[in-house]
Amino acid sequence: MLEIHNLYKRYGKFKALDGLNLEISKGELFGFVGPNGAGKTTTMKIVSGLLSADSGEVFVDDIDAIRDRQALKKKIGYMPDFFGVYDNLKVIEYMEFYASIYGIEGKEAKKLCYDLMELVNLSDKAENYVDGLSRGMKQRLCLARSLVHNPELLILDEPASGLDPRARVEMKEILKNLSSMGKTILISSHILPELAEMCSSIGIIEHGKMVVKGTVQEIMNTMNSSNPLVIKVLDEQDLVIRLLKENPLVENISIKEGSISIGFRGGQREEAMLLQSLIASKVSIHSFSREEGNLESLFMQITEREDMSGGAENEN
Ligand SMILES: Nc1ncnc2c1ncn2[C@@H]1O[C@H](COP(=O)(O)OP(=O)(O)OP(=O)(O)O)[C@@H](O)[C@H]1O
Repeated sequence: MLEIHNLYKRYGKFKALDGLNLEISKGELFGFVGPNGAGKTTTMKIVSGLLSADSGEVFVDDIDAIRDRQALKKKIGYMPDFFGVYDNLKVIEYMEFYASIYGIEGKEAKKLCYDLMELVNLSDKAENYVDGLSRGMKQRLCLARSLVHNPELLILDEPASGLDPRARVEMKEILKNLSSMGKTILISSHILPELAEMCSSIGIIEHGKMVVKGTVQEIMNTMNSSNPLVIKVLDEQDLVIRLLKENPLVENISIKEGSISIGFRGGQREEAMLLQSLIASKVSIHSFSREEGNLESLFMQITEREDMSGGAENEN
């Protein structure tokens, strides 16, 4: 549905996008995560046809998004991270105004607008002034506005930012609902756990490059493979330590809270072999597993790793 190849964008000398690649399949709810300044908004604006790229390709289905912006507009609904709403309009007037931009007028417009307001839980606010809405309601109104032309691909830039926990949950439910209706959704955030539970896949962007992409579980598995292996034995701890010292894949050994924690260079197969050898030595193993990271530490790990390998510098 969406394909981005080698996308580059500079602001003056500053490299905001540095050869970004991304593919999203139809119907996916894709979480686009990265720290502040990573290049999320820049990418989303280019995909939505609001900003020019220096080079690279963007395709939405078979539409060349960089060269055919007219065709692109029909396919895409864009919700910016910062939006102005017309405070002196009522909610229904605001919606009808946007419908009219797409040539939808009269009864058809009214029906469409009420349907969309229902979708974002704003039906009972139709006659309220936009000015008096809470931030969460304004955010949902903006989402409804981006849906008036029934776009296939939704690009939502931090739709949950600045919302209280209840409003965030409400927004998430609406997005899940839109996803189950078959929309393809690209949603950005700088908070990984916030996206993890609802997104089918996640991509982490840092310094204008995609650094990791996959399902949350795939990303966790990859990252966890560099975490310590923790072995808890019921007795014979000294024997286990001696056996571990003989294993060339064991890098370091420490005792933590009654468990043996080791740096282990092997993958799953080597882990299984190590476990087998311990059992063959008649050691009573209580547990044997990689330490699991949480999403927050995972995000820090990935972005810190990128920092150390030297990403694009802000040359301004
Ligand atoms: N118009 C501009 N002129 C100069 N620099 C810009 C401009 N727009 C963005 N930048 C810079 O480009 C980098 C990427 O910005 P972008 O807004 O795409 O990041 P982001 O990942 O969306 O960040 P945030 O989470 O803070 O919204 C940042 O360092 C930003 O300061």
